[in-house]
Amino acid sequence: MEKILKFGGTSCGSVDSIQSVLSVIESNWKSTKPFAVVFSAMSGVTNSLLEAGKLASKGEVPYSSLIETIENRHFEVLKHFIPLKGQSQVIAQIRTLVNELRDVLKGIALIKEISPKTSDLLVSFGERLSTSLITAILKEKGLPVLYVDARQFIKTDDAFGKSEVDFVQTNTLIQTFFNQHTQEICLITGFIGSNNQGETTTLGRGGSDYTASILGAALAVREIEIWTDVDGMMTADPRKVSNAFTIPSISYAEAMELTHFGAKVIYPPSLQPAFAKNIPIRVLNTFNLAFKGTVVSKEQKPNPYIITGISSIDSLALVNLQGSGMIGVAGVSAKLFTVLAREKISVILISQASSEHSICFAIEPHNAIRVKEILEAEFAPEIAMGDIEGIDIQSNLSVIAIVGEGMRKHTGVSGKLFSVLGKNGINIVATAQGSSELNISVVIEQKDLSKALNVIHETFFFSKLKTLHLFLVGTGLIGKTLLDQLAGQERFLAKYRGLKVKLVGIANSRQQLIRERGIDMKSALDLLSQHGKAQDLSGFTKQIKALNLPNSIFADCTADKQIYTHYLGLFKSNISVVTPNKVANSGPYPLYAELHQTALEKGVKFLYETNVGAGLPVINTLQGLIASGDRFEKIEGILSGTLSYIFNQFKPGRSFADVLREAKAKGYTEPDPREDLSGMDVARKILILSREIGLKLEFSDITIEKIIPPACEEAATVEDFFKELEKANDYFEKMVASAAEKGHVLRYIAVLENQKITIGLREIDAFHPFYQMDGADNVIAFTTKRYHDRPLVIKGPGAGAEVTASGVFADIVSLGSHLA
Ligand SMILES: NC(=O)C1=CN([C@@H]2O[C@H](COP(=O)(O)OP(=O)(O)OC[C@H]3O[C@@H](n4cnc5c(N)ncnc54)[C@H](O)[C@@H]3O)[C@@H](O)[C@H]2O)C=CC1
Ligand SMILES: N[C@@H](CC=O)C(=O)O
Ligand code: NA
Repeated sequence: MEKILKFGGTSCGSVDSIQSVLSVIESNWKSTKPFAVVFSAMSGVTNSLLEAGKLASKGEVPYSSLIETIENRHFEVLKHFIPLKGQSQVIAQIRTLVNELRDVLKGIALIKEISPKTSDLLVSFGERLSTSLITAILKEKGLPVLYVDARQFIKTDDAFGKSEVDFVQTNTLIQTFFNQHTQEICLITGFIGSNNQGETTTLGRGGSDYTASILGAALAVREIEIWTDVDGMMTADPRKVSNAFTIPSISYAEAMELTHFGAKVIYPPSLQPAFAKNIPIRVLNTFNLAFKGTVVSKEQKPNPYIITGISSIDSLALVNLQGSGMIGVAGVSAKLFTVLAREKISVILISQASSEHSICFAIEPHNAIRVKEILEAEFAPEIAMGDIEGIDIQSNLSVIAIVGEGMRKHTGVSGKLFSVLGKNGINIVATAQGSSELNISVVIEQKDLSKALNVIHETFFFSKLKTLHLFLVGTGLIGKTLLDQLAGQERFLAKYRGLKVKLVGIANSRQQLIRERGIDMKSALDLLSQHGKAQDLSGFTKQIKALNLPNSIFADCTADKQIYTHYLGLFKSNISVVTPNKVANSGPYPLYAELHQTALEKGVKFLYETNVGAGLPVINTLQGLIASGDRFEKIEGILSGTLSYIFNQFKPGRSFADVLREAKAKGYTEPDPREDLSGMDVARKILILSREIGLKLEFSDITIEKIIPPACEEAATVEDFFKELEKANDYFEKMVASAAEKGHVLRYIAVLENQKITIGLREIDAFHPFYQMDGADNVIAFTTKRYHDRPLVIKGPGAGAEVTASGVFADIVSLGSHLA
């Protein structure tokens, strides 16, 4: 025999799927002879039969409608595939089986009892019906098929419900049977067998796979094909990890590990007979015939990844037994696990530190209360003596296991695993690694499961492309430019930085929109205005936290004065913040300190390079100097792009208000230009720099010399402000003319020296390093211990949409490298 094929319930479940089954069998008939095929019951039929049995045992009649449904499903397939003239014969065959089934149920209803033995007989009709039907269809197509009831050769003991196979008898019977049937394609009922009295038995979980495996082993076939409804075994559960992909080749041991943790595609214990004979098993998809599937075999083919797959158990409880009396005392774990075995409690994972001070193990959550009671009773003496502190149970946990033979050859796998979880703020409650190094398991909180699976998958399988989840607030000048830049650089980021920035949320002062599947950046503003809900920042940030996406970034591109109140909560939820908004960093010092401290503690980033000098590398340079141990003596600079522009452009004869209007139109000013002209914006920037070098200064420590007359300062609206400026043109003209007479220029300069900040308009001569300025240039000079005789000077455009957005962009990219 060349091959055994097995089709599961979904493959036999509908007209469409059966169409595929037929084509697989037909193409094998042309290419691979000889082969045999095992079938499960149509999907859902076994459960319906059990349900009907339960109803019948209570004497309830509705079971007959369940049977009618089962019958009709078979008829529907039959009528589709068998031409009218051949139908009556097959209908009669199906009816005979269904009548037999009805008799069994009638018997159950009469005695109002269903034994495991009757139950096995009852469910056997599922496989018998599906196999009979497909045999009839293929016969009609002219293939030499033979319906084979597996009860004639799969011999078992009497443990109804999950019988043990008698391999000596079974193997001989199989070999004899197939020696006599070399010309036909045998179509075999899965799942069922019989005992020595000829009574029907069933093989338990994974039963039809087991049938295929027993047959394959007995006949020493070249390969077993398990046809199911998914693309083989995948690197992770595709419902949780959308990037999961099929594993082409996997070892038996890996398959065991992966499926233990919930990957339901195959149930490896049922494939044991084939494993023992080194027969490869190919998992294929009836609904995707072109797909090559997964081969499970003794040795895995070379795998380009360090791990083979990730699996998880959604819900478990962790039991912790702890106490000083456990140290060095032999027998505590022996006693513990003996009790658990006696009570038939399955232990999913065990972890004990070498201090022996505590031992913890994971169980299914529904066992938690019982386990606590049992252990408290069992260890009552130790608890009374204080040797054991008590039995502590932690619920709402999940376990994730990374599995792969490749881990043995690699160092740093667990480091990588823990580091990616840490960077995403996922707390590891417990860990376990077997000494086979085939599996590393981590227990985490259930709420983090999906996030953890995705970041782990990304790290081990897609290290080439890391997804950053972006939530952008503010779609004005900077926010919109940032979106344009991100959209334009998408390809570059993917190719050269391994980054994908996925916009998941967007908001402005009117509306907000969150879409987990992503928002197209090019049409984001239209989508926001068409589909956005009314703006509510608390709701927005709450939703971001609830989504709990890996590598989440909150980009605040507003000038809002209150928005920073959300930062702390975001940091606490492990979400990084990137912002050009200066308000948070120039607010009250204790709040500033709390924000920075929290970000540090949570391992998230708070990036704000554009707070000073827009895209100029001011903050990063300063931080680099501080980190390397330099000491700051003086910071001096022109920090306002707007004021720089004004004093570069304004000449007697021009309107000062018009020059400001130009600066606004060029995107240099704050949304409210009074902030620039009042010196407020510069004060914020120099205060931020002072804090960066470690000074605990407040706004009140700054001396600001005003440049605009009080009437302008006091204007209630931006419009009034411009009106007042018009009136004050003389004042500005005089100021500039008086400097010009001396060959001087006016510069608005901020100085931080001796822990004091002063900001004011200065007349400077042509020898001053700040004399030569153009456009919206900023200049910042750092005098430090190292840059003592000649300061380190950073100069260039310090305001404007493009340069600012690109600074925010750079922060996002640097966050990407940090997370990678
Ligand atoms: N223009 C420049 O050269 C530079 C600007 N910045 C800073 O960039 C930030 C943004 O500036 P622009 O884009 O010019 O401002 P803008 O006024 O053009 O846009 C602000 C955006 O924020 C939104 N917004 C305001 N309050 C909000 C709230 N509570 N919730 C949600 N959305 C809200 C508005 O709807 C608007 O979409 C400011 O903090 C500014 O100081 C920083 C460096 C340079
Ligand atoms: N309005 C600001 C913009 C940068 O922070 C300026 O004029 O410098
Ligand atoms: Na900067």
